[in-house]
Amino acid sequence: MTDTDLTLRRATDADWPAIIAADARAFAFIHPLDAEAEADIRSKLRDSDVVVVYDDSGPHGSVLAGVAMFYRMTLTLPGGTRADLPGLSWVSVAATHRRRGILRMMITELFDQWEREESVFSILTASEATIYERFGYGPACFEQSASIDLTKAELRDPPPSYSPVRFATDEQVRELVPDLHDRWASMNPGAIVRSRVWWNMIFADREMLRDGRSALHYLVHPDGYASYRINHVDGESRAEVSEFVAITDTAHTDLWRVLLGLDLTPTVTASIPVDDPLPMKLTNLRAPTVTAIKDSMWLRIIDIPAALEARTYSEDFDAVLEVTDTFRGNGGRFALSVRDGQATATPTEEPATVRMDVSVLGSIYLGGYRATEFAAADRLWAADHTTLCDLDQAFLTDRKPFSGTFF
Ligand SMILES: CC(=O)SCCNC(=O)CCNC(=O)[C@H](O)C(C)(C)COP(=O)(O)OP(=O)(O)OC[C@H]1O[C@@H](n2cnc3c(N)ncnc32)[C@H](O)[C@@H]1OP(=O)(O)O
Repeated sequence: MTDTDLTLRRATDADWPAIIAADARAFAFIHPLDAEAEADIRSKLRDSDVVVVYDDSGPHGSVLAGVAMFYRMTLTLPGGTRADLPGLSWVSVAATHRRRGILRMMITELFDQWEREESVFSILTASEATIYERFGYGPACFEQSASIDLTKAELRDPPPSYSPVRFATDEQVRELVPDLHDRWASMNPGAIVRSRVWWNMIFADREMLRDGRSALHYLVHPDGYASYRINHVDGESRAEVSEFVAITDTAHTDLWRVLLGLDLTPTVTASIPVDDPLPMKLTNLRAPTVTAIKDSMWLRIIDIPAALEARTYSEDFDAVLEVTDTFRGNGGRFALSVRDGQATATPTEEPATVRMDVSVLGSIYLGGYRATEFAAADRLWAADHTTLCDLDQAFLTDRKPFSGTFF
């Protein structure tokens, strides 16, 4: 196979059976996605946002060697601005064609498009942590998997005489949950805002995606909701929280009070923000065990000055940021000046006072990592300690970013 045997183009309707079969193999599914799951994915994107690569060199005719696609998504930035951006997804290269540059070829094609469309950012959820840094993505949002032993979990606050939490009917869920999520997404950096087509897919709660577990149960509160499934593991029932969305501290406590009271399910599992206050609300901080901390979303800054100006900051700050971008050459030196939370960023020839790779900028941008952590790892340089501390303070966010949507 040579490069000339490879044809890269946009997908058409006729490509989808091959795409579904290829992704099932690449992502090690036992069964390929069924017709409903395929329709759900296709309802969220256009075929012109799907790249396919065919190899015409083999003895059996043209075969699909690679596929990559992106959703047009919206993300909340620190300060509340919502940014429209491409979310890269369903990337796969056939096991017969790996490590020959097909992923690089597809990503280059998509970045050409995103730059033409003046995208400032791109995001993804990564199958492996070693693939995407070379393309300028940095891990930006994290979540912790918690397993809570209900025999030990007791809230410090005594039960109130009244709680507004209720199990919701399907109709109530469709009416209430999207607005609650939208209110929550406005307040949380890193939150992915959901359009109607995403909700349609979530509410469909397809049998295939349940993986042998129950349908979703929804608890609603005027300021939040939680959804969970029941699973049977080793003869024991377990409640697996699918989503937990609380707009106020009271809603957080009220919803957890119900989940912690699911008497016949001794364990509740949930993916929660790394700074979630739940352990501090319990009498026994060992009731939740953190079983994993995972990178949940990666951020790629494509247009550095536009990105720097799009978020708000915690402190006034001046620096010359030198950012390297080996994949796209969009780096350079930028005079960053922050006053009253707002930044201006302009190209400059002045000497750098801070240097980092674009992937590191992606990691500190939403507040998921601190600048001081990358400096300690020798991956961010600052001219002196004061500059580093000022940078660190300026990029701090009130809460850790949480994306809340896997794609
Ligand atoms: C956003 C998402 O969709 S995440 C899902 C990604 N897909 C999967 O994990 C499915 C299974 N895996 C695959 O399909 C393939 O192995 C892919 C897509 C990860 C890689 O495709 P390939 O065509 O083999 O990658 P390609 O040859 O273009 O490699 C590009 C670079 O990435 C590196 N790379 C590729 N795969 C990996 C990996 N799994 N781990 C570390 N580095 C990798 C290559 O070494 C190469 O590095 P270089 O250009 O800096 O020298």
